[in-house]
Amino acid sequence: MSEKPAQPRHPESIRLNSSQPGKAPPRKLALRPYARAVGQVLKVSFKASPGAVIMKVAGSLISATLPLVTTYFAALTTTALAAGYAGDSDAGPRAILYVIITAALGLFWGAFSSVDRYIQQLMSFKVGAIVGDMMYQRFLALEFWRYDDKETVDLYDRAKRFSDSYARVLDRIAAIFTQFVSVVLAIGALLLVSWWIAVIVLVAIVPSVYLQFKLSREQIAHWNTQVDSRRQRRMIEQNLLRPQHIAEMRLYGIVGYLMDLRSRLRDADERRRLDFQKRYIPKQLAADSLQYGAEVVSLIWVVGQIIARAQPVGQFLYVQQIVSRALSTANSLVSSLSSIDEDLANLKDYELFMALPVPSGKEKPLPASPNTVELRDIRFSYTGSDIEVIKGISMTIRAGQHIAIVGENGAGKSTLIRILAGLYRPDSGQVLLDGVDLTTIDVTSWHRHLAVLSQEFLKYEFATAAENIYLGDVDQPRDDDRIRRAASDAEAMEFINKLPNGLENHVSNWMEDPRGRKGSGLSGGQWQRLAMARNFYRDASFMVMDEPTSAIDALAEHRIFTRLFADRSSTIIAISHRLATIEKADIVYMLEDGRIAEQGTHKELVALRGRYFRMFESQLSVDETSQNSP
Ligand SMILES: Nc1ncnc2c1ncn2[C@@H]1O[C@H](COP(=O)(O)OP(=O)(O)OP(=O)(O)O)[C@@H](O)[C@H]1O
Repeated sequence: MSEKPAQPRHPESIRLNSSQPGKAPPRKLALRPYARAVGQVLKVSFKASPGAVIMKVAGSLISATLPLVTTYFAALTTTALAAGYAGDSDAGPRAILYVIITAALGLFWGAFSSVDRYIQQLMSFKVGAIVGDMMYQRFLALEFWRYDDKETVDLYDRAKRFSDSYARVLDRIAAIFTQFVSVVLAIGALLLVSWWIAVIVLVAIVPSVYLQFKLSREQIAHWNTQVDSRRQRRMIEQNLLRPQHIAEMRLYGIVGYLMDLRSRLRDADERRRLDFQKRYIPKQLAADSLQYGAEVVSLIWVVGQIIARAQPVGQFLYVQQIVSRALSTANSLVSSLSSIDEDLANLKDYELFMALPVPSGKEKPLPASPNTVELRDIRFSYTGSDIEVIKGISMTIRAGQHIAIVGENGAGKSTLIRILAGLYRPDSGQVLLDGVDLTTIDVTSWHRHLAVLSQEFLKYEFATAAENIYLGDVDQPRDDDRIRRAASDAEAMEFINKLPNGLENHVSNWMEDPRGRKGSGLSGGQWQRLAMARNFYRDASFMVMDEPTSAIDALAEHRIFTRLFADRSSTIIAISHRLATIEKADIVYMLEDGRIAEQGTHKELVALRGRYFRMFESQLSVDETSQNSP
């Protein structure tokens, strides 16, 4: 098992995940995978919106060609004007015709651009939504152990980066296509004038392309070494921005400390990025000079040609425009290529992530709620750890039985519940539902009979009080009578009635309903009652409650559990540290270090005067302690 770092005593002792150059080799995309990645992006986009992709290609071609055509007509206009100036009487109408053609082209481009902008936005939205949704679905369907697995989470981070920027990647691909066609057309147009001018321009472009690629590769390598440090920063930011955390952070006076930690992580990351850029400045200047040199040589050549009357006057404008267009578009092409280089490298991670196996859903569903649930010699250790946290536990739970699981922190109680719920698979041993191994059953059909209220219950802050309860059983239409009943059973109705809008009240200060009614924040115990109401609303035959009353006052807890345990229609498995809950159970299992240390009724275990007795001695009544004293 990877050891956790020791608890920091001194500010400096928190380990910053600093950059580790050379930790991960730079991931390179050679030409073929690059093209394949582009093809992949286009395929998904075409599936999402074929019309929009066609429009995008047409738009790219038009925007690559139109400036050249316009330049051509501008050059013809200049030549015609020079001829008119020299006395050619036909040149004037020709120049006017060229001007009108140029204006018409501009008008066409304006109209096309308006429609194109709308279509592009539509397509960005559609493909972005599809790719984002697929990513969410895959993440939420993964086998449960993967959420503990660092490699899966690292892969997810990188894949998410790609999916978040998908729409942008698509725009960049379209821009690259336009820029590429523009450069090719510009070089082609120069070839028509002079082949060696075309070659000079082409040669001047190459160093700049090379430098940009090198820079982007270094930045990708840097990005890959920074995954942990960025995650650390994100976690700090999440702590800093949650209102629930602010009270503790202020009281402990650690806001400034955490801000400083965050700044150090951010600055280390950014500083290295900027360093790369700085190192490239002299090389980039040299590459730029080469480009300017090529432009000057071309212009001197064409001036010489015009003076020698070997070329028409308009040719100066033509060559000047085309050369500068070829160079500037090539530069844009290079920066577009390098900016999607990293995104496309992440596509690989996206594909790997999307290929992670998820449960097939082909297992057979449970025909009905089981009469017995048997845990048979379960052993389990968490992913990446060789410490066994469950060491051969067996127990049988019969429908209608009320069970309590107790034990010290870390004894394995919550882990056992997760195994029973089919979230984790045991390393050995079986969970048997009416004798059938849970691994052969569609686990979602088991979940329909389970209501699990976990220690880390969810607070649906976006929703109203009623919705928080309804989320316990969304497969059925919302039933407000059931919601009220569940809220009453959890003793939540009293505080809900005091909210300005009762059940329809939002339960976060940050929310407001469409009629402008503001939400109200809840206390810890009120949130827990709401979560318990959600658990009751589910109306499942197996009710699992992992320390469900830690924030609820003792009297309310006593009333809730007396009611709950009086009802034999559902099976109850309660994990608790409170005797008031435990003593009502038919059988108590005392866990210690992943094993069942003792089992029996509360009375039997007290009489045993063993571990259970010692653990709860301070909570036992005087009668119980004295009756059993030797
Ligand atoms: N996601 C996890 N990854 C690795 N180890 C874990 C994970 N969750 C729990 N453990 C380890 O498994 C052991 C049992 O934890 P578990 O949460 O089941 O204990 P528990 O009896 O429910 O404790 P508590 O009373 O504090 O809730 C502990 O040693 C804990 O460190």
